[in-house]
Amino acid sequence: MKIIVGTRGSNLALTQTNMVIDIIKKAHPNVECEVKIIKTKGDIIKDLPIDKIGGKEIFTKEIERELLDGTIDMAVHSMKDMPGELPKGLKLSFTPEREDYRDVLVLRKGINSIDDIPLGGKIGTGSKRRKYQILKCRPDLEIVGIRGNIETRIKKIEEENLDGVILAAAGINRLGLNLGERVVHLDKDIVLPSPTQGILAIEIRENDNRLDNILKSISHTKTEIQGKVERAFLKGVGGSCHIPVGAYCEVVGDKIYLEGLLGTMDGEVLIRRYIEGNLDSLEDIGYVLAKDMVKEMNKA
Ligand SMILES: NCc1[nH]cc(CCC(=O)O)c1CC(=O)O
Repeated sequence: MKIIVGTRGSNLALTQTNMVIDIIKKAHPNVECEVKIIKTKGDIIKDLPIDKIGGKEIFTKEIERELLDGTIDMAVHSMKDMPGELPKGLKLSFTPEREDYRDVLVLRKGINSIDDIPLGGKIGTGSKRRKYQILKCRPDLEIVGIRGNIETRIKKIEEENLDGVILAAAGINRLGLNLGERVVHLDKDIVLPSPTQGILAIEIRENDNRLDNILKSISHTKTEIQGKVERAFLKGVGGSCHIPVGAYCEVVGDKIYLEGLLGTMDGEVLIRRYIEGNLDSLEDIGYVLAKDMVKEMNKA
């Protein structure tokens, strides 16, 4: 059997795709995989903030078109870049273990912690979720909008004379970047991550049972649960790139604990709420917390 795997062309996207192919091949040595790089709108328009180009679909639409057309069989994405709703005819299949879910500060050489950043220091991020949360902890900082792939954003520390940038730990770890002391992990109590940060999404055609069965062997149960709950939260808030949205789900035995973050476009309101549930109500938990928080925001 041969699987044609679609992916964006960034270093991170290719690394993630090859990781998934390696896991598949270990479990199914007879399966042959071919990688097809697909450019998305988000890759082509490089100089605009994401929320000026469109929603999350700017990184997925062209790839999903090829899945539906049958020119590829499977796509590997970062789950956090996926819109809440998938096009008709496609679904997410099983997923391997989550990487570190946290955000990190990559700091300029010589700065070793968030408290070390000079008063009024400059931090780069294009994410409202990251911006308003870091400002809660250090209101004096100046947040500079930046875009580009991970390597580009790290280079901007020198190029744009920043004190640091905020990135996902998962991207840095998967790329194997060795930034040593320059990386400070941000506890989720300070910066709640994006829903499903660090989780991979493997998208296939809804009726492709054969591929679904192959992917079952790479499944990581706790990650599947976290992905379902956090994506339900994203769907519940109508997740866009225009407002700050965060979520993290912890699984302990048959209990799940979900924290959510939601704010207004201008960051004036930023609320963080919590819900507990059981394994038999995964999507409900995410949805209920999201709807309660949206209601509360509309009253504020
Ligand atoms: N928005 C881009 C993006 N999409 C996925 C990751 C990292 C990997 C992941 O979170 O799974 C990143 C980089 C970042 O946010 O720093």
